[in-house]
Amino acid sequence: MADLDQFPVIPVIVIDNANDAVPLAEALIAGGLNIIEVTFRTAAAAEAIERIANKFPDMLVGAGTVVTAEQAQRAIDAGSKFGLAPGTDPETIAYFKSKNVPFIPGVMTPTDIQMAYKAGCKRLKFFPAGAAGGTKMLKAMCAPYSNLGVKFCPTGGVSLDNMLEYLAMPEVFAIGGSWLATKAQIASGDWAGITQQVKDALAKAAEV
Ligand SMILES: O=C[C@H](O)COP(=O)(O)O
Ligand SMILES: CC(=O)C(=O)O
Repeated sequence: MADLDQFPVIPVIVIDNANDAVPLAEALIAGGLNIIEVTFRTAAAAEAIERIANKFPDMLVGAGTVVTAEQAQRAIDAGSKFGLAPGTDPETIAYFKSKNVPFIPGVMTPTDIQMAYKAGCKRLKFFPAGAAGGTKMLKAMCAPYSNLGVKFCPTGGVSLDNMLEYLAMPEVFAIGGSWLATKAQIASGDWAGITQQVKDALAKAAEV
C-alpha cells in the first residue's frame, strides 16, 4: 500500500462524471502517480472515490474539500484512505481521527497551524499557497514551529514552473495542484495529456 510520504505531487481533482474516475486513475498511474485527491466539490465525488478504491485497491485515493463531519463520513464510507480540506475544522478532524484515517487540514495562519496541531494533525495543507505569499510566507510562518514536526503540502497557485521552490523546503512533504488533470481534460477524456503532465511533474520533482 502506498503511503502519503511516497509522492511529492498530489493531483487535485474536480470530477463531474463518476464514469471518468477509472480512466482518470489509470492515466495518473500510467504517469507514475498512485495517489489522487478527489474533491468533494461535485455530486460525483463519493462515487468516483468508490470506483477508484474498488478498481485500484493499492492506489492512495483521498477526499479533498472535506469541510464537515458528515462529508468526512461519506468520504470514508466511499473508501477514502485520507482526507484534506482548504481549512481547519475540529469536528472534521475529530471524525477522521475516530476512524483512524489520516487527515490534512488547510492552514494559512499561525493560529490555524496551532489549532490543527492541537487537534492532532502534523501534515497540513498550506492553502492558498501562492496568494498567501508562496515560499516566503511559508518559511516565515513555519519557522517558530520547527520543533513540532509539522509538514506542509502547499496547494493553490502551484505549477510546474514553481513547484521546486516549495519542494526544496524541508518542511514540505508534497505539493498539490489541479493543473495535473484539469476539469476540461477530464471532461474531454484527454488521458494521454494527463499522463504526460504527471510524468513532467515527477521528472521536475526528481530535480530537488
Ligand atoms: O482550488 C484549488 C485547488 O486546491 C488547487 O489549486 P490550483 O487550482 O491553483 O492548483
Ligand atoms: C484546497 C484544496 O485543495 C481542497 O479543497 O482540499
